[in-house]
Amino acid sequence: MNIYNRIRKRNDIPVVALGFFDGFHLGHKKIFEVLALNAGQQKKVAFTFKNHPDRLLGLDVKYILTNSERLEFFEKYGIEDVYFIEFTDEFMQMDKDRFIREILIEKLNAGLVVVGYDFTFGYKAEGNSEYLCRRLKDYGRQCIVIDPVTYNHQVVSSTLIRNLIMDGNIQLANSMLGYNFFINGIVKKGNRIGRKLGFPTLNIRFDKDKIIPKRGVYVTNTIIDSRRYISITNVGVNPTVSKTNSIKIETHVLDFEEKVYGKKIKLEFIDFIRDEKKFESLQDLKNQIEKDIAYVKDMLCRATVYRH
Ligand SMILES: Cc1cc2nc3c(=O)[nH]c(=O)nc-3n(C[C@H](O)[C@H](O)[C@H](O)COP(=O)(O)O)c2cc1C
Ligand SMILES: Nc1ncnc2c1ncn2[C@@H]1O[C@H](COP(=O)(O)OP(=O)(O)OP(=O)(O)O)[C@@H](O)[C@H]1O
Repeated sequence: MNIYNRIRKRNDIPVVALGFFDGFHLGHKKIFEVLALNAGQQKKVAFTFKNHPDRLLGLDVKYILTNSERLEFFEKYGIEDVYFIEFTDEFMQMDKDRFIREILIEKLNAGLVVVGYDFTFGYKAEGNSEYLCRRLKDYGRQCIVIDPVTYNHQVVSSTLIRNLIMDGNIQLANSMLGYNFFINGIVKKGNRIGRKLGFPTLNIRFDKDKIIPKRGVYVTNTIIDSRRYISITNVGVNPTVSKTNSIKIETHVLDFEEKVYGKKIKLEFIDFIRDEKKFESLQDLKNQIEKDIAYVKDMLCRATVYRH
């Protein structure tokens, strides 16, 4: 897959998907399926931004996917060329008709454009999908608008999924994503208290742009060296043993003893178990973690029984 930071004039007639695509959720997936179905021999292209337009408005948005993860998804969905463009003030002020004429027609030479029902573009988001299609047809180009994709009667969106993750509603977020929400990170050294408690943990250094589930304990999968392990993860400030308020993510991998400092691991969130609490003593914390682990094992046993 080619990644372009600048938009040069193309000589071919590609099919183009437009959007930011944070999360590559079920709605986004539909767009890429339709794009592939209608591509024929033409190149499959995505036009997206490196930075979310909301950031330029001063909002500190955290993302379901980091930029490199988002690029991996484009590749996975068969995109051959990605325009990964800086959203600047100049871009923000581009009039909707100029966007269509200069970017989509003159530069990208799009034969077909696929967007979702709520796609907006151009200065003050004055252009919508209906307008885009009408104008593209005037230029003799094709355009497809995807109807809203829903899950349990709710329209799937990146904003909704971010809110679900921040509320700890991991199961619903995962259903709308179509995969398990994950956090990639590097294992760093912790304070070694976990080991003393009898529950060694891998402390994860993660990307500051990544959205983090609310403080609490979660059932997770940990992928280390391409192998998947069951684990139990705490997202929080460890109030029982620490006074800082910086959020840490640490995971206790069941039946795992190896030293993996410095390794890249992936944590997949499966379900929320409970809120993080300040305990009176380390013994109380230890007792609670024992219960948390028993809960996870019990859940796994039941899952195994159902599978047979
Ligand atoms: C499954 C699990 C649940 C946890 N729950 C809490 C909690 O409710 N409150 C808390 O203060 N710390 C909690 N912790 C964090 C522990 O305080 C932390 O793992 C311990 O202090 C070790 O930290 P260290 O690896 O930096 O040494 C939990 C950790 C795990 C693995
Ligand atoms: N549920 C959906 N069904 C169909 N198309 C969708 C759906 N959600 C998003 N799209 C389309 O996917 C493209 C990328 O949209 P975008 O990245 O803004 O995602 P989003 O989920 O709409 O995000 P946000 O919550 O920030 O509005 C757009 O063309 C948009 O219309």
